[in-house]
Amino acid sequence: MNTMTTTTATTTAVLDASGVTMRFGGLTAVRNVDLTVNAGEIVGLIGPNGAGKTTFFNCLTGLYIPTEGKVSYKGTVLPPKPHLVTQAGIARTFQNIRLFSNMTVLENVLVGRHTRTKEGLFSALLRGPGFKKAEQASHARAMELLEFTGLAHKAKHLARNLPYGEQRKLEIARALASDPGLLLLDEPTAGMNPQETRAAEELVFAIRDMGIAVLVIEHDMRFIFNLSDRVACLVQGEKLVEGTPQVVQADERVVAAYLGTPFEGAPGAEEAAEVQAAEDHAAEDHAAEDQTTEDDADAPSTTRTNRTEGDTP
Ligand SMILES: Nc1ncnc2c1ncn2[C@@H]1O[C@H](COP(=O)(O)OP(=O)(O)OP(=O)(O)O)[C@@H](O)[C@H]1O
Repeated sequence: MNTMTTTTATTTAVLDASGVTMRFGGLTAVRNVDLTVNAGEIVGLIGPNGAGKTTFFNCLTGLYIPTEGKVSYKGTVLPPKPHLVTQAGIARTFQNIRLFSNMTVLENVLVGRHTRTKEGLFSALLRGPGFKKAEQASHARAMELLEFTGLAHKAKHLARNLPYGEQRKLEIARALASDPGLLLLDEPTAGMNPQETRAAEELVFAIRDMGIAVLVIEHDMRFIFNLSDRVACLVQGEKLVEGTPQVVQADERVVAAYLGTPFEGAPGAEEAAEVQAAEDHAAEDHAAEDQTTEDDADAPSTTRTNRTEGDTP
């Protein structure tokens, strides 16, 4: 794999998300996020836990219907239906690996090809010449992808028997089987050792070199800053910063967001201040009530007896 190939980023937008907002009841998980991924680019999406990264991915891939905003792929607005999004050319992997564990490695990749096979149910049942040809082509493509991801020698193994790092690679191979123009990776190195992480980095570069743009969510900062042409940082559902890895790394607000240090103008800071003020107010009221109770308790017992007697019907 050639990791030295220079980026051939053009200004052609593969993905264009604009004003994406996702609310769950009273919680705004993603707020008015714009993000573009251009052809030939690797874009990183970072942010502390709960920042809204996966929710944003789910909005891009049709798993969630955004409360507001729209998502376009190569200039066409996507319908919020996962199979139509895949058909259009966006593939993804999941934070929690979702393989068919009792199927073989090869079968898992073949499942990923179904959006690209035109043969219908009858053709499959009759196993006519058209079906056999399509089946052979799918098989050849799946094996090619297993070669590409370094899993060809495990084609007949059950997916559940693969080590963790290889299961993540298999998820990528399956996503590539739909011949995407954009690949979304949700924490591809989670649970990997440093050696596997380096191999994953090489793999992502190779995918980009195949002409597939990549948007990747990751907590491993070294991985993301090494890999990405551009990085966007989400904090409390809002895009805080976007720029080159150098710009984002040097931004004090990003560091503060990760450390949980409050800073002026931080997303959610106003709401947090309101909540804090309400809590302080409630605490003051409580303290005042407690003081009144204490005063009552300190009062002479005769007064209490008299009042109780007087109050009792
Ligand atoms: N289906 C849902 N219903 C209600 N709230 C949700 C739902 N999905 C996510 N959330 C909430 O939205 C917020 C953002 O979650 P999300 O998983 O997108 O964050 P994240 O940045 O991917 O976090 P992590 O890095 O920990 O995976 C969280 O407060 C989460 O609890």
